[in-house]
Amino acid sequence: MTSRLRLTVDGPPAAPVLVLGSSLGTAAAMWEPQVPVLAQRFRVIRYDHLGHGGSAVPPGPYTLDLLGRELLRTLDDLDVPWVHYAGLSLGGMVGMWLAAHAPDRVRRLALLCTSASLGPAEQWRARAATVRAEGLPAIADAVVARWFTPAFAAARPAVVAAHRAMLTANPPAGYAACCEAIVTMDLRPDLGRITAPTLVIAGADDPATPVAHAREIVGRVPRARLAVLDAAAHLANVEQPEQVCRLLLQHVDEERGAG
Ligand SMILES: O=C(O)CC1=CCC(=O)O1
Repeated sequence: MTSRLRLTVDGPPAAPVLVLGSSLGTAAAMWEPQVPVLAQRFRVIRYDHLGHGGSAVPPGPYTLDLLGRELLRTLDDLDVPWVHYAGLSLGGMVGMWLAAHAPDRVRRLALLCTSASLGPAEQWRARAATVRAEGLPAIADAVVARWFTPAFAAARPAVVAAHRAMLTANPPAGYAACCEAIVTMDLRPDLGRITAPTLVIAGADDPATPVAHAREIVGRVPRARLAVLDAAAHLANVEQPEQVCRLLLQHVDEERGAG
């Protein structure tokens, strides 16, 4: 079966695979600050979630199980036996699902600005309903305000505008269906089954998935450690690109050191 996910692939074909999962409302381009560096060492495979970017938009609501199985099927199609995985927010949720349900497929896991359970459910249902009725511009200002700190937004308005455009370019039905996946998501009981060494990165100023959510993941995943980035809101990889690259490379290099 051909994958329903749009893939963006960079780096040497024979290098170890690093999969990057993006946040709700973004697409592969979210990872542009990291790809030039990471693709020197890895076969970097970025995917757009179902309902996002250039991926298929099957009818919603979606579940984390659906999003995770879609990625797993894609890795099967590509004949990739194992990967390193880094995901931010919704991308991190899929990463937790994958590492818990297919532990032999994930060697090193990095979870950025994410949560294992993200309420209140009513808020996500309301967001999905608004987007279905009025489109993504209706929620864009509020969402983008959580993506960047005020200082970054003031200093880099073009970056903020580009990410806002990425958000509003998504199909409303697909975005809403992914909001509904968050409504029903509770990965907390699964976290104890993750065997991959896990780096959890939080933005100190992230109002969407606060540091406490990262601490909860670290408390439940057996081999996890936490890094908190100062001056970073939700899209911490955009706001602190070098630090995120350094942390990801260090995390994977620990495996090489362990032999
Ligand atoms: O869109 C938000 O408010 C923040 C968010 C939650 C999951 C995700 O990927 O982004």
